[in-house]
Amino acid sequence: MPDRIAVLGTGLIGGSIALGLKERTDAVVVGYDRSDEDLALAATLGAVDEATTDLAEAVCDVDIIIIALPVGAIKETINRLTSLPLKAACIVTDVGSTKSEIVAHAQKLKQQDVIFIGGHPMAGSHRSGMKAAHSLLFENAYYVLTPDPDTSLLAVQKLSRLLHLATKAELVIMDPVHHDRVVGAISHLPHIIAAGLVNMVGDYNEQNEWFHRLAAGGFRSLTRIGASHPVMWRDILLSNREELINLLDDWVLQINNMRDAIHEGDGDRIEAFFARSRRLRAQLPDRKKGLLAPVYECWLDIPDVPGEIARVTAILSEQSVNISNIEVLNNREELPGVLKLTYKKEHDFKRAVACLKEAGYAVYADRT
Ligand SMILES: NC(=O)C1=CN([C@@H]2O[C@H](COP(=O)(O)OP(=O)(O)OC[C@H]3O[C@@H](n4cnc5c(N)ncnc54)[C@H](O)[C@@H]3O)[C@@H](O)[C@H]2O)C=CC1
Ligand SMILES: O=C(O)C(=O)Cc1ccc(O)cc1
Repeated sequence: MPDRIAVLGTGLIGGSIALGLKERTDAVVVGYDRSDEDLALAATLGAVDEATTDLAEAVCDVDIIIIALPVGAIKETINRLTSLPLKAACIVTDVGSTKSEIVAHAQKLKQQDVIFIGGHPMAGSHRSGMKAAHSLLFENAYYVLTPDPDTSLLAVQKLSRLLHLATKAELVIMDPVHHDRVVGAISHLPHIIAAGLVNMVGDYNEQNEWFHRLAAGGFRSLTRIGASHPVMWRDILLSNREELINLLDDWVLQINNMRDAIHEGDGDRIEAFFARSRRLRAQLPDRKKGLLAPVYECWLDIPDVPGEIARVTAILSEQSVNISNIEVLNNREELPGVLKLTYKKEHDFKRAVACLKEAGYAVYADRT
């Protein structure tokens, strides 16, 4: 008998999990959301078999409940679930970006015969809603589960297997406090920094619009996540309050250290700061293949004359280089160059860079 699964919140994350469940498992998926628009799109895209804006109807007689709402709404929904009749041994999980507060809050579900296992898929986007959902959003990403020490191993196994099938993510088990410290540093703090920088430059730009006009690759790539959903991030920051206060204190020390070095004209300290950062960044583990797979990219300046793109592709095909994508950039705001070439394989990328340089092109190369 296939599992009946309620996905509460058919936005980016709930929608992506629901799409994966329908593509890769035989589960019957019931979608719940307050937005009729997201529900309708989820049904049209085949992410859900049934759709409702009624929570009681959504969770009636289901084997698994996946709560994919903003963190504040996850807590409210847990409260509401305590007064609804749920199927015995139903597994309830969430996808919230913080874990300690949610896991503590979910203890109240233990009064019923249900099993709560906190969860957090470690991939996503600054975009929101079902329109941005994708069944491979989490492929090869980590997906953290934070079961209590007394949670049934069978339930953890059942949920892990299902989520692995649905998302193609790698499931890992972690203590919620440890999760919040790590994720606070590598996700929550960077979102604050990105948004703060965008707001600061926005203030300057109000006086002088050259600030936005000149904003190029570095500013744009560093601040992409500054475009994330305000309600979602309000909830995350308030939920991971203690860790974030410590992390922000450490961040202020880092920034003050650089401020002092610049003030004192201490070139050695500045150089050491960037040398360490360059070394550490190179040591970040490779992201594996997936929707967010690493790709090899290069950009080249090409004159705006007919036949130039054909010339580039001819050079590459002579060298048997496989290009996975070719894109003409309309402006230079992303990176310096007008033709962007993408390769899946490192050897194609290396050969392309070498032969295009040999052919006299200015080639800018990096790996994403
Ligand atoms: N966006 C991301 O990259 C990631 C987000 N998360 C977590 O996933 C959760 C969901 O985030 P997204 O899917 O990105 O958000 P989203 O905004 O794309 O989707 C949330 C959905 O919940 C619905 N909703 C909001 N409040 C509701 C309420 N009170 N009752 C009923 N429906 C309600 C909205 O209509 C929307 O369809 C959040 O807790 C977030 O922290 C986890 C990993 C990555
Ligand atoms: O867009 C990005 O790069 C993200 O960082 C997405 C993201 C947002 C919140 C999470 O809890 C996990 C991942």
